[in-house]
Amino acid sequence: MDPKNSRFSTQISHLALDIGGTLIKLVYFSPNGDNCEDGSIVVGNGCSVVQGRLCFAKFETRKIDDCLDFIRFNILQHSGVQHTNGTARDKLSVKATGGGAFKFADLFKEKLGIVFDKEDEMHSLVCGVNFLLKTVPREAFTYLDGQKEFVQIDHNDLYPYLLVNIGSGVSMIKVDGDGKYERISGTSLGGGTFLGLGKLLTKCKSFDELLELSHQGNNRVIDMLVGDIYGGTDYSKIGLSSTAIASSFGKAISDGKELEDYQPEDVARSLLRMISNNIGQIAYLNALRFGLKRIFFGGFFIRGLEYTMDTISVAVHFWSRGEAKAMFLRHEGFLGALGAFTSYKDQSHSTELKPHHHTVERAVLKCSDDDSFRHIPVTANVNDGEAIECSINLV
Ligand SMILES: Nc1ncnc2c1ncn2[C@@H]1O[C@H](COP(=O)(O)OP(=O)(O)OP(=O)(O)O)[C@@H](O)[C@H]1O
Ligand SMILES: CC(C)(CO)[C@@H](O)C(=O)NCCC(=O)O
Repeated sequence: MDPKNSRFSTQISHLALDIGGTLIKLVYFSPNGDNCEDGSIVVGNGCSVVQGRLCFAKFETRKIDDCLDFIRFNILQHSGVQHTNGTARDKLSVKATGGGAFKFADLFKEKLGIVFDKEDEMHSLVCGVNFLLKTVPREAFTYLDGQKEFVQIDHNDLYPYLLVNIGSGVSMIKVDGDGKYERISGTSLGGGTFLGLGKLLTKCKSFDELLELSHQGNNRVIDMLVGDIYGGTDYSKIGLSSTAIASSFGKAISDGKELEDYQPEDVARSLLRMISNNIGQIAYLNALRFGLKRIFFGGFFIRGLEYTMDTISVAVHFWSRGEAKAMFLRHEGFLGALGAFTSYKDQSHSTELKPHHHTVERAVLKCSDDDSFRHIPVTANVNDGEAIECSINLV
């Protein structure tokens, strides 16, 4: 790719951002190196095809300066659109979504000379999921009883479905087609609640630490089970086994213990279970409202964690009596950013995303290994999404 290509000096069409309440997600296109056989640029009919891959990175929103540095050093400089003093010559436009596209617009303009071309958050989420389901094989999977099973997506029988995006808060969107959707519900008890309460209750400093703790915990220490109330037996008449949770954190009522008397790992486990269970149940109720059988769960709260996925799946399975299916997505946390990225294709004189090489995928860490990203002065958390091989049409 010619870095001095004028398109790239007015629009960074290979970068999209989703700036949420907790995390900033970046999707960017990294062209294959010139020395790479399949990294060639094909020019014909006034259209050049650049092969490469979509890469993913995330930053905590509270550490937005790291994100600005990453874009400055790894994306703007790489694209040849930046002065050495760190500011851009021309006004650069970048697709951005999420609340931060509004909140931080002035900051990006001032620090990087980037102007946000804003995309609606719900619209971006839906575009992102539809893109993944239609173009990336082995994207969606079910998780039940410790078994992960990839779901074959029938393009002619994809809609309607329920999208449950678990970010800081939770949005539930009924999707009826490309660009046809309605946000039918939501709950403020989401990933932010898990992390916020978790920090207060366990003194954990980070999400990863809280997850790690929860691995080692036992929720039965704090949760009040049906068996605790029923003297060890099931309440089979209404379908509740003795091990079902009757009341999350309910044992704390009568244990006579202070917070310090509980193991933080047990608290973390109960919290994770409570939030996941509740979201699974609300999702099911909304699916029931509209007769939806398929529920896709996204958002960074899930993080591919088995316990979370299992809890959500069991909740959906239990309440729907096996009628509805919970499904998860490999690029769960990047739905909005991907949707914003694909929206470049709606414009003339911009890019069209043409996925190819569907079966070839590399770990995103690879992105920092190749020639184009040899000098990465700022570390991003790039290990959460797998890169997607694709080509971009520059029309
Ligand atoms: N490394 C991490 N740091 C902080 N939170 C994380 C991390 N990894 C996963 N999470 C979880 O993911 C949630 C954020 O998910 P996501 O990025 O999808 O939402 P968001 O866009 O920030 O929020 P919203 O859409 O509500 O504005 C956090 O609240 C937390 O529960
Ligand atoms: C406010 C948003 C959409 C921001 O991403 C999200 O955090 C959310 O859906 N919160 C839940 C709000 C509610 O429906 O109660």
